[in-house]
Amino acid sequence: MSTERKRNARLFDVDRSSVSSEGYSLDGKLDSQRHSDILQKRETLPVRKQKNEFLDVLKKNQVIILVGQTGSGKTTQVSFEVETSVKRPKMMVACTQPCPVAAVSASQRVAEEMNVIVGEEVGYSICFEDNISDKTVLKYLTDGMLLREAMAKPLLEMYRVIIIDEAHERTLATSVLFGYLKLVLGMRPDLKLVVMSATVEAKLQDYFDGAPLMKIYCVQHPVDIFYTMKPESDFLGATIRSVVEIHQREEPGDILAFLTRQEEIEEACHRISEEIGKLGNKVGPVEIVYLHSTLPPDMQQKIFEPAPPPLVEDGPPGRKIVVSTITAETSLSIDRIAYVIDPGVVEQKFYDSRVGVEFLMVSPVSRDRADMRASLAGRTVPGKCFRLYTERSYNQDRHGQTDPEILRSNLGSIVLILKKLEVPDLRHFMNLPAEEALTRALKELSDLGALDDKGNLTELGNMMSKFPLDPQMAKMLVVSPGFNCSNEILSICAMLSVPNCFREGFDKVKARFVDTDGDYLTLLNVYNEFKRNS
Ligand SMILES: Nc1ncnc2c1ncn2[C@@H]1O[C@H](COP(=O)(O)OP(=O)(O)OP(=O)(O)O)[C@@H](O)[C@H]1O
Repeated sequence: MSTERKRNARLFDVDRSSVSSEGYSLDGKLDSQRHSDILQKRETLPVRKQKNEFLDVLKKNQVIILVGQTGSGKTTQVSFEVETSVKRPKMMVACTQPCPVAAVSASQRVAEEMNVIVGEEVGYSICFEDNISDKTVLKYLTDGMLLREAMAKPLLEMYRVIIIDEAHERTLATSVLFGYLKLVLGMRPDLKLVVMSATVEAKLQDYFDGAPLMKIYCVQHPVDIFYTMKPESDFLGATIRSVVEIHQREEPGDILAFLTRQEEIEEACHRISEEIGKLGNKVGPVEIVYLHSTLPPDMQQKIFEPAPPPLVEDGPPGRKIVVSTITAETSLSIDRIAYVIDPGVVEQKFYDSRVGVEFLMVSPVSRDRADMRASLAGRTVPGKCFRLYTERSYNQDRHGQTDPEILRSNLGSIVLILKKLEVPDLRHFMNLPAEEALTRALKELSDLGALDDKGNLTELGNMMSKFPLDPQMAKMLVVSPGFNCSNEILSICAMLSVPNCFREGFDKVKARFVDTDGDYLTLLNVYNEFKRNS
């Protein structure tokens, strides 16, 4: 076993025991009772009822668009069914996720359902961590990782089926993949593509030449929506107060509160715990968990655990309180949420084309997003959604749709990737914004020396395309004197590629990539990978 595999095996041992040692035998597999509970629950998922219809449509078509509410079982069931039905020896099924936490969680769940160990038949691949083996037939990976794989193997010949999940999130990598996969499908008639979304994607149907769209029928429980009387300026404080009030006053049921970024979530959890602590035995016990897109695997499973039982028989009921970034909107579905708190804001990337700078900004959520958040309160039980903004703000100030990330990004890095993928006609790429933005990006890359006079990638551009960074930063990294050997430089590279890296600071990010023995194991893997590809 390679050092990397050992490290991951250790990760998962820790992961499982930290959840509960109950339900697992010594070989890491599930005991039969727990396994049968999991299988029983799985049979109740809406997707299961339409399994045969889905497989039939897939058999007859190269592309299929599957639409189903969050939690209907798309991620965990469809990939599994596809894997068992579309057989081609030595080829895998890939299922993309918009963030690492979703890829790891899905692989964990499906491995549990199949009663196998993560990293064997079912594995995952996220930035700086591969947990797969020769046995892997089903791989969950971030959409960014699939793009990187395409750069090394343009026809993606290791896959027989590719599933693009959470298409409605319109991440940058997913938008680029749509355009790219359309080309690959033309060259590989044996490849099948399943696009999964929580909302109807008529545009996608057109884009994939009228591919069939199949809907999964789900029961949605009623959700009562409440607004504040006047706008809340301190949304963090208002969220904390709302959680505490719900816990004191409302009927049993778990709470999901949205906030914008990791440190805000950590602060909120801390303050909620303090406030509820002050109430003593007058209220039931709480389990407060937080969730963001890069949460380490050993903390992820907590969000799926049931609420704690009352402290004494007939005492006030316990509650689980999840405080999350947009990750809980659709990437992970949590059961038994009865109360959603929506402060009406989201942190998003924006690009200022006049100064050529990308930045993160907290901005009002779109109506689509607000409705998605509210619907989560009624997924498994009837619920309530508390919007910390006024009804007027919902009706008048908020746009209907969330803009795709590709319209809010510096096109330079996308063009670099598309050039590396040898995409012939950039102007006909799906969702690419105005011609002017594309021309500006091409000029920037040529000024940086990444493109030659004919618009082809130079050697420098080729190196730059390997880093998921703004082109200026990629160039800075590639031309930096210590680039080819120093661990420190690799740490910086890791830091630049990890979401939240600037806010977390260098040491904290570096620590994430250091093994318990103090080695830069993962970074060295990145370095080796880089050397292999260059
Ligand atoms: N790691 C996990 N542990 C426990 N339960 C899980 C896990 N992952 C998923 N589930 C449960 O499995 C069910 C189906 O989830 P799944 O992610 O397949 O739905 P989905 O339709 O893909 O939703 P989404 O669009 O949110 O991904 C849900 O009830 C969810 O809570």
